[in-house]
Amino acid sequence: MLMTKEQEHLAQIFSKALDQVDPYKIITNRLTLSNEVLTVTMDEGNISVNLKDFERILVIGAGKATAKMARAIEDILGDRIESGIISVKYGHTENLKYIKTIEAAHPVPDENGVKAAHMIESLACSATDKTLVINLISGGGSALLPSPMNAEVEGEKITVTLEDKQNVTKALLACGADISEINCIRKHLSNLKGGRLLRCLRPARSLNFILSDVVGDNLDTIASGMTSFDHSTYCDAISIIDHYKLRGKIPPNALKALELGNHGKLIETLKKDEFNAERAENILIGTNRIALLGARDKAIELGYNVQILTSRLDGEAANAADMFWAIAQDERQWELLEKKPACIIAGGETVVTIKGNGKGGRNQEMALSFLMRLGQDKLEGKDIHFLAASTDGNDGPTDAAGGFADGAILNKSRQMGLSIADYLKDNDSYHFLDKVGALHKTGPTNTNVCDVQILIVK
Ligand SMILES: O=C(O)C(=O)CO
Repeated sequence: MLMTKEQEHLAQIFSKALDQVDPYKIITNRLTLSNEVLTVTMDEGNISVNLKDFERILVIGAGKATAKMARAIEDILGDRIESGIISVKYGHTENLKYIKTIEAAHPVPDENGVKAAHMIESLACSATDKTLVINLISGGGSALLPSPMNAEVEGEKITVTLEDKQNVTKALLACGADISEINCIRKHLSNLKGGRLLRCLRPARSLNFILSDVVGDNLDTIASGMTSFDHSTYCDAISIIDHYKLRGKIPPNALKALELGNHGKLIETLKKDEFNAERAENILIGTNRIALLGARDKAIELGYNVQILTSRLDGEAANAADMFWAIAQDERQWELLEKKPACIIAGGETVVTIKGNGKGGRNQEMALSFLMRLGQDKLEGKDIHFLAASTDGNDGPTDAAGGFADGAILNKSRQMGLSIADYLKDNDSYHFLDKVGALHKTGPTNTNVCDVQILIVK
């Protein structure tokens, strides 16, 4: 697509946001090896581990950004790594030498994910107190490491199958539950989530590098908190099932497991009093806020007056578009946030309650909803330019990171006779934006810290 100067700027600002949360760069900047002492530089005080204290180094992980993390670890530790396995989304790969990559499905798990989970679980269980385990965790990990629970209660086998987990995932994604609620259920139906991975690898020492793709950065929610203690309980899981009226929608085996857990017949997820902070270090290496700071720097360099609104934008994507439109008008009329040219930046993760049968993602839906607002503007958005995009490069089930909206795009869509309202009604933002050349495609970025929105008012 031939881009306008402002679209170029938006793309460059977004690209700087991605660069700031490039997991390879973050890990190679913060992790150093000198005289066999591995040091993680942290604001709260460095962590040092003497590799001579360990007989084995294992690397395990899951998530969309995990391959880049793994490449950084390989570049630092090289053949000191005895064995490693990571599970990543199809296509989110890097060239790795010591760590095996398994590609699996996201957001609904598949057989490959189960295979990865089995291999990771058995590697984790082989760890001793002379093992250093490096865990690489990023968003997507919940679906990429499905380890459906199996347990025995009073002689009866409780087996949750992959198909059960797939159906639970679909029901949860469709019911409007937020990520902490979805993950509360996933943690309580898994052998690895909710800190259970940490139980498997005890008494090993672990360094757990975590990239956050959840608003608020709660460790027990990111990738279902495989290495952190869990605040939620079986009782919470049952309340969520009831709140969203899911009893008839989730498979009987899954419901039975949650009920048994609620009656104290299954072992709970890892709780705070079980978490040994001296043996397990959870290190948050990247967040949406860090990406926004990168975006801010680039926008300043390009000559804009910049305001970061929030890194916690959530709710319906269309409502967020309305908010950006309100801000754009205030900015145009009164320079309410910044002097013009202004660049207003936000981040977080919105949702779309799907009503149609079209194709799209939350960012494309937001861009198209914003375009709809520009269509009602007397100035037809000549001075206003918007980009909403997902940092992992896949907005919804599409090959685009997100979409642009501005006066030029509006004009083109009018010339082509496209009805924004009709496409929105069908949740078909992808096809609309594709027709007018307004999709933003980055390919898989191998990072993942939610979404970024950038609004320029000239
Ligand atoms: O994307 C996932 O895996 C989550 O559960 C949120 O990090």
